[in-house]
Amino acid sequence: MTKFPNYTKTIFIDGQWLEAHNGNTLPVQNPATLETITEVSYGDEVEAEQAVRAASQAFRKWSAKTARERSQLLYAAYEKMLEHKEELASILTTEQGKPLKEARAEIDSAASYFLWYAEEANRLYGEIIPSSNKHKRLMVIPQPIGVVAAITPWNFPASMITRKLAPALAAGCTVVLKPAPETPLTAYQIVKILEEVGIPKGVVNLVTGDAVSIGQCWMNHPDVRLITFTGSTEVGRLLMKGSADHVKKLSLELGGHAPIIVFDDADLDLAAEMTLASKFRNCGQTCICANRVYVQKTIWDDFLEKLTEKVRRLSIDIGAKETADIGPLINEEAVQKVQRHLEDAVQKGASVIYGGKRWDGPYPGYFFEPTLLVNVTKEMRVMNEETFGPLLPLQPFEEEEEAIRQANDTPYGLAAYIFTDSIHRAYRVMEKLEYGIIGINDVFPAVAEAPFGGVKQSGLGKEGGKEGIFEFVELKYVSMGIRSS
Ligand SMILES: NC(=O)C1=CN([C@@H]2O[C@H](COP(=O)(O)OP(=O)(O)OC[C@H]3O[C@@H](n4cnc5c(N)ncnc54)[C@H](OP(=O)(O)O)[C@@H]3O)[C@@H](O)[C@H]2O)C=CC1
Ligand SMILES: O=C(O)CCCC(=O)O
Repeated sequence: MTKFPNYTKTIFIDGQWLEAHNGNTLPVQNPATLETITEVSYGDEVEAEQAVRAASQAFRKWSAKTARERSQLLYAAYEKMLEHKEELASILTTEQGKPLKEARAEIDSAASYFLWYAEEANRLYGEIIPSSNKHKRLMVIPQPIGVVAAITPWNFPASMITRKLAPALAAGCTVVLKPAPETPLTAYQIVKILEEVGIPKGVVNLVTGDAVSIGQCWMNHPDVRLITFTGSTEVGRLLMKGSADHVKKLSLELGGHAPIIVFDDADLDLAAEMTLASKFRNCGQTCICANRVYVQKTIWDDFLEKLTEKVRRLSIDIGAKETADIGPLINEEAVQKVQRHLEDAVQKGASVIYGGKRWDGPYPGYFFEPTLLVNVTKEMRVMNEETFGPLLPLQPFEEEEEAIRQANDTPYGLAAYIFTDSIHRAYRVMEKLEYGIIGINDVFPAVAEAPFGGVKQSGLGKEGGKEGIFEFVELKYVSMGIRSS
């Protein structure tokens, strides 16, 4: 088990590692063992304000660097992250709980955002518009928006940070970052890497501390021009309302309620394997993970048998064990949420066909058995609210249109998945699903080179892809008069 010294200086402002001004600290817990692994600085609006000041001062010089200069620093961060992959993965698992193999995959994915935006920095092209007036030349120039406030969650403590920082820095923005209190050490390590590769002081600032006072400061600060957030829809709404006075730009990656639809012409082994991966990866704490599965009636029994067999083989364990497939949830509230959704469903007539309780293993942490539910109905909370845990309801359907209607019957619109071997059906259904991301015979759509983001109440904007960098720029339109001769 990785043991850490006390990290009382986890606040990074203007190139200095600091304690909180009032000396406050917050314990960080291992969710598998419940040990306190270290204490981190716990700042508030004082540090939040200092961080914005540093970022504002650094903006002019950073945005004036050439794209190539910024790109080189991002590329160096990519290389350094991979160099330290094992250490980073171990820290991530210790504070977040996910199995080491998943933590390693997350570090690869997190580093890939530095690589992708090191490349995209050099391709942030503007446009020349053919003018309808021969005495004018029209152009559009992308310019960095300014200071960006990034607020990130604990479920992907590395990739949710780099997915925001890399495009922001590539575009020429400076950043103030508040990570989740459950996973500040991964954030600390990423900022350390940026410091080590030579990011100028003030360009990236880290404030670990109280969300409400830091959030208030950043929402009310005129110098913060964009808030980029990943987390619950509830907090996303709060940030939207709070940013209204200054008309800030927002990029929000919020909750989801992803359906998987398995059609009778699907490869059932693949569909069962992918359903398992989608639901139980990160113990069900992924915003794009399956929250409900619709299975065509004719293959219901076969699919259920295959899936149950695979779930039975999952090894629940402390994430640090190489053989672990499923680790703990993040905290007691997360366990309680799973329990509430389960009890509500059972009370309304659902049946548990596998799992159904806290894991009775050798560790005191927040473990819950992977659980399968059938006889579910639309009235149950699990069919409407994001569970963020290892609880999977399955429901049969007869016709394609019925499955599409049920899949779309939600205020969320992040990711949806289809399993079918018919290209006709795949395309037809994909077009009708009201989601920002569609997986066809695939449940791993999140990659640096593609635009990730939801519709409806799942958010605003895109992260990743060539689109992701445009969240961090303003498009300046220039109309230029030209004399004939
Ligand atoms: N889309 C996704 O990837 C995620 C979705 N969720 C969903 O949200 C549920 C609750 O999880 P939770 O961790 O509480 O998610 P939150 O949305 O509360 O937290 C996400 C981040 O926002 C911060 N935050 C919370 N309140 C404010 C505020 N008023 N101003 C500024 N920042 C704020 C948090 O800090 P702090 O914790 O210090 O309050 C954290 O850094 C989950 O069960 C899941 O359904 C959660 C995480 C990620
Ligand atoms: O939960 C998320 O917001 C991102 C998923 C990242 C991944 O699939 O690697």
